[in-house]
Amino acid sequence: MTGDSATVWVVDDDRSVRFVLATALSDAGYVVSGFDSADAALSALDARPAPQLLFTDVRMPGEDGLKLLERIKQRHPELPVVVMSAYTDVASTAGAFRGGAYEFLSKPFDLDEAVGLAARVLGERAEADATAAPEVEPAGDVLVGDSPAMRQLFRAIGRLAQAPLSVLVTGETGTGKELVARALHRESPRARQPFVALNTAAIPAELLESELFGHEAGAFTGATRRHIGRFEQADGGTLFLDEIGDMPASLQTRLLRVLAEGEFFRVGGRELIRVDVRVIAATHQHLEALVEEGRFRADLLHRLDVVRLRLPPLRERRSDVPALAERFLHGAAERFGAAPKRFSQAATERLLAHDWPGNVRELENLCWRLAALAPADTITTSDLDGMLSSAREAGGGDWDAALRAWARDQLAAGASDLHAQARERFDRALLEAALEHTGGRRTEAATRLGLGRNTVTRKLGASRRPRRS
Ligand SMILES: Nc1ncnc2c1ncn2[C@@H]1O[C@H](COP(=O)(O)OP(=O)(O)OP(=O)(O)O)[C@@H](O)[C@H]1O
Repeated sequence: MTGDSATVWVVDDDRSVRFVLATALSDAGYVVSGFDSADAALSALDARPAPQLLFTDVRMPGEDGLKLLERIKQRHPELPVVVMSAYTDVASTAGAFRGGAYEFLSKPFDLDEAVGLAARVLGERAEADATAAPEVEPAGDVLVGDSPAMRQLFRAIGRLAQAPLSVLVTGETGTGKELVARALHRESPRARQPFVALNTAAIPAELLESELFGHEAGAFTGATRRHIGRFEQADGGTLFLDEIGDMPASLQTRLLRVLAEGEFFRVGGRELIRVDVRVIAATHQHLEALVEEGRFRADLLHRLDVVRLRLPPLRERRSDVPALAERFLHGAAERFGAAPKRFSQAATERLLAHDWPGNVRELENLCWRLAALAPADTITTSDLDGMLSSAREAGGGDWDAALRAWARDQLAAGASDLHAQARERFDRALLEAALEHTGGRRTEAATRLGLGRNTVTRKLGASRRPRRS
């Protein structure tokens, strides 16, 4: 395979279907993510680049697969979606194709058929891409930044890309560590080989070893086929290990040995596998402190940390905020097929003053929400009200504790109309979340909240009017 492996998403509430299909697809060399509901897949679509192919079940708790298909087609009309269902009646299949499905798979299906289908779809895409006029690089892959800190980083990436050294990328969550790893790969002599990413924290500890090193059929209960691990998938290319600080101790030992020797056995295997992989690790944690606490091996840290790239938090490079915001608003506009919105001068100043506890990811999510929700082409400060998180909100989901703290502060400050104020904010938070979720459709947002459409319209008016003055 040349270049980055294609990404495929599998949406099915049935864990076993998800597992076998994801395993078969990743054995075939694709980078696969699984989701147990339409909602989970849609939130992921908001937060990360879209996959090249998506498989979805039809009947799932919450929104069904056809609804998911409809929403995907609104946002990513070009993304091929394969609909899978045990209910192969005309209504289901016709519904799927009418909704823009690329193909319909009847359950139970043959795994080889599913993998063959993926290869066909992705092969067609690759051909189409190769003959198409060159496009600007997708927003997701370009590192934006002109601050002194980012310029220094770009120089370091340019230099480091050429040498096959291990790199440790550190920085708070959402600062762009994965993007830096991709840039190091893209600029390196390995660029035509695979870039394979694995988030150590996202995989259950008991599956991590086989995810990294693969397993043979029969290695453990449930291992019905040979599975090629990420190390082998990345052979000749780059392996990005995200959240390395979360790696369990036993695996740290094994990883250290593999890095030292360049060879390993698959789980349950007897054949010694040799690979040539450049490892880039990332963490938002302070690894030296973990070493002191005995939670991270010092020798592994030294092996990964041949060169360290520190990504500054966004609040330390505020001058990058306007260019990043513009980039994200353009990206969103392109996806929605609309003209890009822009921030008013005052709104830009608000963005510059914000501390961005969620860093670039927070800014990106904000821009996407505003691209969908802000009523006019120019985004004003009132559109931003309630949208910029405080460090406390970003950190935890305990909203009634936050509410109590807010009430105490207000009372201490002598406020007297607390209930009205709190209700206004409560309504606005629910409404905005629901409208965001439904892509701005009010009737549906009302249904999901259990409110009448008129109530929603009234509340929207009530919550927007005072802020718009
Ligand atoms: N300099 C940048 N220019 C453009 N986009 C960026 C930049 N930095 C981050 N992003 C975008 O912000 C989002 C978060 O970046 P990324 O996933 O690389 O962060 P991270 O540091 O790896 O986060 P985490 O630690 O949570 O995994 C991504 O969508 C990425 O495309």
